[in-house]
Amino acid sequence: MTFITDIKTFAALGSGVIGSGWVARTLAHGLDVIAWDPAPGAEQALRKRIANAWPALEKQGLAPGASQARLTFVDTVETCVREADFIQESAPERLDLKLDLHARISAAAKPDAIIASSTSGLLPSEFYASAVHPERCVVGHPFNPVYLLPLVEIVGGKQTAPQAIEAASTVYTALGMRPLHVRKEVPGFIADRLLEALWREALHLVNDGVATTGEIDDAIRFGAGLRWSFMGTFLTYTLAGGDAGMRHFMSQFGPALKLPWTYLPAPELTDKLIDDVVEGTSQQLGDRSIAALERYRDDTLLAVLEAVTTSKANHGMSFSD
Ligand SMILES: NC(=O)C1=CN([C@@H]2O[C@H](COP(=O)(O)OP(=O)(O)OC[C@H]3O[C@@H](n4cnc5c(N)ncnc54)[C@H](O)[C@@H]3O)[C@@H](O)[C@H]2O)C=CC1
Ligand SMILES: C[N+](C)(C)CC(=O)CC(=O)[O-]
Repeated sequence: MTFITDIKTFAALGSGVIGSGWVARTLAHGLDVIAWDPAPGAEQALRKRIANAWPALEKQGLAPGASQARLTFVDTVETCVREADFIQESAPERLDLKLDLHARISAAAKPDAIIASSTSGLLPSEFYASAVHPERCVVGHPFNPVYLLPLVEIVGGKQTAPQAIEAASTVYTALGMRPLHVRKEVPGFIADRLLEALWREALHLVNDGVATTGEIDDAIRFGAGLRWSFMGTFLTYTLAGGDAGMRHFMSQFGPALKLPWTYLPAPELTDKLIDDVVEGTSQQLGDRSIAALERYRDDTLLAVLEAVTTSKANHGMSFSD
């Protein structure tokens, strides 16, 4: 089973926050882009958003031939997808709407064109239930702003072919993205489960009068947020365990999960879970020592701090703004 991976024409259905981000990214990569959105004034709003994103994309570097003039806005789903080599749906997050839309998209599209949905957490097996050739249908969940952030989660449904996951991954990589294959089809995938947990706690903190939204944002942006740009939670906590690494971290801070500090039920800290976490972080460490990883963390943190300070100054702000 083969799917189109050398794409020249990209179709974007839905041109709101996320759809326009896809259009900006793909235009900047020198593709022809066809867009459709049923809202009155959608074309004008889309072109305005692209123009606003363009300076950042120019700074990042445009592909040869990249031009905002290569965007065509059409007035039907069928015209949007018929000639497209890759199709990205970014319509409102409603199961019934996506179910109907994908029946139409897939009936009109080339049979070997990958169809992707930007959904943040709906299950592809459900909203591709009426699709023609469901083997080429995937989730490609991006992050806002789509034209700058590299992560895209790829999720298959029950009928998705493994070759379609590979093809989507090839295309997104060519578009400068960092695909992450979510191997189990679960609601919310990986990233939004993490983000939702944080978001839920943030809302509890506001609701309980513990902190203002600004204070909670400060708690992120002056702390963990800075290190999250280059190191995830597991390796960060490996370093928090000192030379003994993750096993010491788990024994020292594991019991706090039972207090509990948060409203989220914590998983049972079984020996297997601890072993899995220790094994996973050991693999992430690879041949590096704790000290070498600390040097990497410190150097990168300094570089991020310098970059953030410079960028804020360029926009008339001080670092603490
Ligand atoms: N906003 C975010 O931070 C993120 C959103 N997503 C996902 O992207 C998708 C789109 O979300 P947003 O762009 O935020 O929404 P949005 O509300 O900004 O844009 C949705 C667009 O879809 C259009 N639309 C309405 N009915 C439609 C239909 N039947 N077919 C096609 N388009 C239709 C609307 O006119 C609007 O322009 C959702 O599935 C959402 O879960 C994914 C990542 C991040
Ligand atoms: C709020 N959200 C669930 C739509 C967010 C995302 O899906 C990803 C993002 O950009 O944070």
